[in-house]
Amino acid sequence: MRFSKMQGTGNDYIYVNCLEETVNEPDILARRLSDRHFGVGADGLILIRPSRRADFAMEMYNADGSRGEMCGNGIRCLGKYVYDRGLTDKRELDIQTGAGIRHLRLFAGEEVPAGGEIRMVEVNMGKPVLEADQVPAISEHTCMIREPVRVGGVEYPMTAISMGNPHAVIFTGRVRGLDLQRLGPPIEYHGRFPRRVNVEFAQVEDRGTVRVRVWERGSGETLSCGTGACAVLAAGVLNDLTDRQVTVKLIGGDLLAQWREDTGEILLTGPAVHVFDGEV
Ligand SMILES: N[C@H](CCC[C@H](N)C(=O)O)C(=O)O
Repeated sequence: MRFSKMQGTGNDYIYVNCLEETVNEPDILARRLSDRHFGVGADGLILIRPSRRADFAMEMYNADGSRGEMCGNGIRCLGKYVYDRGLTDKRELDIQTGAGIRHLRLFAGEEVPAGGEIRMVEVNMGKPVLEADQVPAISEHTCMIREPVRVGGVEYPMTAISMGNPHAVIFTGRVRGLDLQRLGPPIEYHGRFPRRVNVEFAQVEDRGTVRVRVWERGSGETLSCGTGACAVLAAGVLNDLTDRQVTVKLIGGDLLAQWREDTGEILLTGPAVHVFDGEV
């Protein structure tokens, strides 16, 4: 089976083109190939499938084999993949995901000769969902905005937001030095989140810049999370800590997120990089 390794700000995935390959048990394959010692090594597996309702469909699995409804870094690389390999000549694409259809705009950038590779992609990530029961999160309030949640005897004020997948955003003074291996799992598996949760620790540097570290549902700490960056933006605005356009500084690189007033949708822009092709 042929695969491609791609990454967006260090959030790396194995891509299989299911228009040409057959994958029978994707959850088992995701676990095996994501292993960074016994497999290829990645934050998960992304299958590219045909779609009747869109140009292509993205089926995403975390490193533990669980499904992710949406993947912001992953979908940018999928857009690059299908364009660079001639599966489409369109630079604006609709992609069917587990969270609905998402619209991409592909850029080569001035520095790349015309017809060159795609380097940057803008994704319309849709509208953030704030109703707690749709995240889903269990809360006595309609929305979980900076609500203290007890974890290991300590209360963490969390803002729960869905970008199609569940996120808990915790604003903190300093993200560097946080022990995510210790803090991540008890929040990911906390009873307040029936479908588990992705956890973002966010340090507001100014109203246009947030430094973020992420513990991802199903993958552990990753170098970046696209849906997480959008959840941090929405939480920053809701808590009046940021403006509606922010640079999200993650370990793996920077993402630009903008929450549009007119449509209520969040636009996410960032790099998409091909690393290598291989066979298993
Ligand atoms: N771990 C996430 C899926 C991947 C999201 C992230 N890698 C992104 O770029 O949005 C989940 O289980 O919902």
